[in-house]
Amino acid sequence: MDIKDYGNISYTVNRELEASVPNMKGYAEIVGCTHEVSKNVEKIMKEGRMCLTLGGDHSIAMATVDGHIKAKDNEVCLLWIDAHADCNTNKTTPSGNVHGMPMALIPYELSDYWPHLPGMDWHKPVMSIRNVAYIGLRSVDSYERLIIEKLGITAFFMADVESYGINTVVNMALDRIDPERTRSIHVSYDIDSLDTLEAPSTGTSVRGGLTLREGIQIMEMVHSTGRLGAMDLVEVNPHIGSEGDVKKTVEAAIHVILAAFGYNRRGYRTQDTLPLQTFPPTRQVIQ
Ligand SMILES: NC(=[NH2+])NCCC[C@H](N)C(=O)O
Repeated sequence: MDIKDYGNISYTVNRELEASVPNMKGYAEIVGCTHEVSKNVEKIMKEGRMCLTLGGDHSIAMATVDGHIKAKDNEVCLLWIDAHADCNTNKTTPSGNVHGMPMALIPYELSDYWPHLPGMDWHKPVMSIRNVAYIGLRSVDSYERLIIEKLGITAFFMADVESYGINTVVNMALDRIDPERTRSIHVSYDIDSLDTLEAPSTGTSVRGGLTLREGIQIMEMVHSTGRLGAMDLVEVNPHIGSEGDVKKTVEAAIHVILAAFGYNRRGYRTQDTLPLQTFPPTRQVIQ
C-alpha cells in the first residue's frame, strides 16, 4: 500500500475574527485551520489518493467534506459515525463548542440558519442532507432532534443498532444516501461513537455506545464497497484519562482505520500453496 504522511496542518490566525460571531468558541482559530484543511484534502484527493484526516476537534469535518466535494465534483455521500448529531448552530448550541456544529455547516438545507460567517467564504454548502446518514447517536440536543425530524435526516440511533444489528444499519444507510451506489463515500468517524469502555480518552464520552467490533464492522463494510474516498478519525484526546485509557483509545482508533483501508480480520489469501516438507521429519528410534 502506498501511504504518504502529509504532516500537520499549519495555518495563520486572524485574531480580529475572534469576537465576530457569538457563541462559537475559538472561532478565529477554527476559520484559519479549516480553510487549510479543506485545501489540503482537495489537493490530496486530486492526486488520486484516499485521504485520512486525524483530529482533533470534530469541527474539521466541515473542511474535510468541503475538500472532498470539491475534488469529486459534488458526487459525495456522508456517513457520520458519532454519539452526537453535531448539528447545532451558534443560536442553538448549549456549549458554544464548534465541534457540536459541523453537520449544520455542511448541507445547504441548513445554510439559512446561520448568520454571515466572516472568513468562511471559501466554504460552500453544496451537499444535500439527503446524502447524509448518522450511525451511533445517543446524545442529541432538543434542537438537533428537531432538525433531524424536520429535514428527515437518515439517522440510526443506538436503539436502531440494537434492533437491526450493525450490518443491516450500514446497508440501510448506504441505500438511503447513495441509492445508485456511485458516490464517493466520506466517513466522519468520531471516536466517541464507541462506548466509553472502548474509547475513554475523548472529551464528550457517552456510555452505551458501539462496541469496537461494531465500529470495525462499519468500516470493513465501507471498505468493501470500494468507494471510500475520505475519512476523518476525530476527537481522540491523549490528555484525557490514564495512560491505559489513552492506549486503549488509540488502539481502538487504529483498528477502525485499518478496517477502513482493507485490513481483514479473516487474514489474507496467500498467492502460493502451502510449502511442502523438504526434509524428512526426525524419527524416534525405538531400541
Ligand atoms: N464532536 C463532539 N464531541 N460533539 C459533542 C457535542 C455536544 C453537544 N451536543 C454540544 O453541542 O455542545
